[in-house]
Amino acid sequence: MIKIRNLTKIYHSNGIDIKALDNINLNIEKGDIFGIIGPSGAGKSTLIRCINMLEKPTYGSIEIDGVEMTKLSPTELKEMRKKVGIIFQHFNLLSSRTVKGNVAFPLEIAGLDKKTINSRVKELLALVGLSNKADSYPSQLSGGQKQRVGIARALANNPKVLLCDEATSALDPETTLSILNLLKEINSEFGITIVMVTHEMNVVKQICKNVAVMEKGRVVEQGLLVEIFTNPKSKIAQNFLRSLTFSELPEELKDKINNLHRGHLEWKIVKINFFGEVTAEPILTSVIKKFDVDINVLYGNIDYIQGIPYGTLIIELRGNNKIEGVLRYLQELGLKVEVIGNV
Ligand SMILES: Nc1ncnc2c1ncn2[C@@H]1O[C@H](COP(=O)(O)OP(=O)(O)OP(=O)(O)O)[C@@H](O)[C@H]1O
Repeated sequence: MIKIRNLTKIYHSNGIDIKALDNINLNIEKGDIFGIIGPSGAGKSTLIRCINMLEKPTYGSIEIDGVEMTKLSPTELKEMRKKVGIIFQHFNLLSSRTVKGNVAFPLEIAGLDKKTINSRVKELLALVGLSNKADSYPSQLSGGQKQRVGIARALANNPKVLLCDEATSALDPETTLSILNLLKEINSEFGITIVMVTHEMNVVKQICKNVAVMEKGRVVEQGLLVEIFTNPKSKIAQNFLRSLTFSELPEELKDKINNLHRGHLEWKIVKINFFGEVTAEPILTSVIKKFDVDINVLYGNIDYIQGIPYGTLIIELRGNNKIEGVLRYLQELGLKVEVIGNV
């Protein structure tokens, strides 16, 4: 659906060249919800804005549905942009127009007649749940409602692709969830390919199937979200995941463990990450029985990525000469095991 090849964008600012995108290559499949993540300044917004040519690439190609975007004439680009809707973090609504006026805007530009516009606007407002706000002005709406108007406006010309640039970053968690649910609905009902830039791991976790991780203008890792979540290879993906999975023992817990009397036993603090239908409890029971070791659970949590459970468990493991065997056994069961302390 979207093929990006050798995409490079250099900004010239005050006599300095800034390479915002450095040789990006990506394939985004039709019907995907594709996330672009990375720290501030990584080039995410530049990339998404190059996809619909809001930013002109310095080199490289962007093909959408077989059409090479970089070679289009202004008239062809205007036509092609109807196929690529975009929503923004700060909504970018026209404050002097009502909700229905905002949604009608791209249809007016497309030259549709009044009757067609009215019925399409009605349909779109019903889709985003704002039929009762048609005559309100943006200033009278909440953030979530404003983004719903943004979505309705972006969908007006029946696009095949919807680009979302930090679309939920200005919203509270509950409103974010409702917007993500709306985007999922749009994706599954109309088969629209969604590309979303975000720095919020929680957003990615809830909605994206595939992701690209960016750093300093480059894509450092890409693939299925579940694979990147379970086995992040790049430092940046690992750092991102720290915001979701527990990785360091809190100082309070370290102190507590330090103060425990532990005789002459060998002991370690072990972090276990599991993914899928593996439950921690029977595993721990079987470790205790099989190896005759003591286990003290220090921390545990389970969360879900698109309905698949994943979790982190931090245990204190005690047992003379048996710990290496336990770690091997856990790894053989497919768990990701990491010794994080000998406090
Ligand atoms: N119009 C511009 N002129 C000059 N430099 C720019 C311009 N837009 C972006 N940049 C630079 O390009 C780099 C990438 O910026 P970009 O906004 O794409 O990053 P980002 O990953 O979206 O960051 P954030 O998450 O903070 O929005 C940064 O170094 C930024 O300063």
